[in-house]
Amino acid sequence: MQFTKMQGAGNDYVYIDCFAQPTPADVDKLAIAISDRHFGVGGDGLVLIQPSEIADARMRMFNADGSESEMCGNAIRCVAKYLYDHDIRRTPTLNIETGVGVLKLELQAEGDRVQQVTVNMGKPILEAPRVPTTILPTGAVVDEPFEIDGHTLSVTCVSMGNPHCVCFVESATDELVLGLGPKIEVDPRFPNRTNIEFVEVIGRGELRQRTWERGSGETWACGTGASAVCAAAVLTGRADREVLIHLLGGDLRLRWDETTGEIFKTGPAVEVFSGQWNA
Ligand SMILES: N[C@@H](CCC[C@H](N)C(=O)O)C(=O)O
Repeated sequence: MQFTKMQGAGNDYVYIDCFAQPTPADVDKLAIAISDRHFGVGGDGLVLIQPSEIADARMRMFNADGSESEMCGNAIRCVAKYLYDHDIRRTPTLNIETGVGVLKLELQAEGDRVQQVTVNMGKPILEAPRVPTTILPTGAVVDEPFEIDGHTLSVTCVSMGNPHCVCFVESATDELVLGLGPKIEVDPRFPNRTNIEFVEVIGRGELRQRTWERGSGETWACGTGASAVCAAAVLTGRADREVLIHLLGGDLRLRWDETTGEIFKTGPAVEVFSGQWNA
């Protein structure tokens, strides 16, 4: 089976081109094996690039623990780059089917290679049961106190199709990210588990984010997470609608459009290497 390793702001996945070969069997088990950084290719998970009947392509993404997520904000930029650079769909705008519906993307190419991609990430979902979280029975969870392990965090919960718990903190330390992240991920107040963002505010247009991802642990960037952070920062009055977010592996630009309510995310997409998986 041929694969391609790609990364967006350091959020790295192994991509399988299912236009050129059949969709592999037992994808959950394959995701665990191929993501292993010692015994596999290594990555935050596995992404399938498949033909679609309603869009230019379909993306399915699996975390490193084999669980499937509804959406991945960094992977979808890489899928767009792959479709363009490999001549599957060489157009400056693309529609990609995901677990949250068909999303629209705009590609910025230099020469014959895509460098940056803007994704219309859709509207954030704030209603607690739809995130889902049980922190409140109805309404939006915005800067609500959240007790865990002797800490009181202030959390804002946002779904971008997948669940996010955004915590604004003075300093996104290892104690918070690596200590509390895995505990919040499986806390029963999040019935589908959750992704967690720890965010420092640098200014009204600039934030720093570290993410503990559901199913993959700490990653160097999370695009749905950055979108959730943008919404949370605006809702809590900490930032304006356009923000630059610094992540461990690079920067993402976010804009929450006041008129449409949609969030637009711009960032890099990079192909790293290709190979053949024999296991
Ligand atoms: N890194 C991703 C999100 C991947 C899925 C997530 N771990 C989940 O289970 O929802 C991104 O860039 O959005």
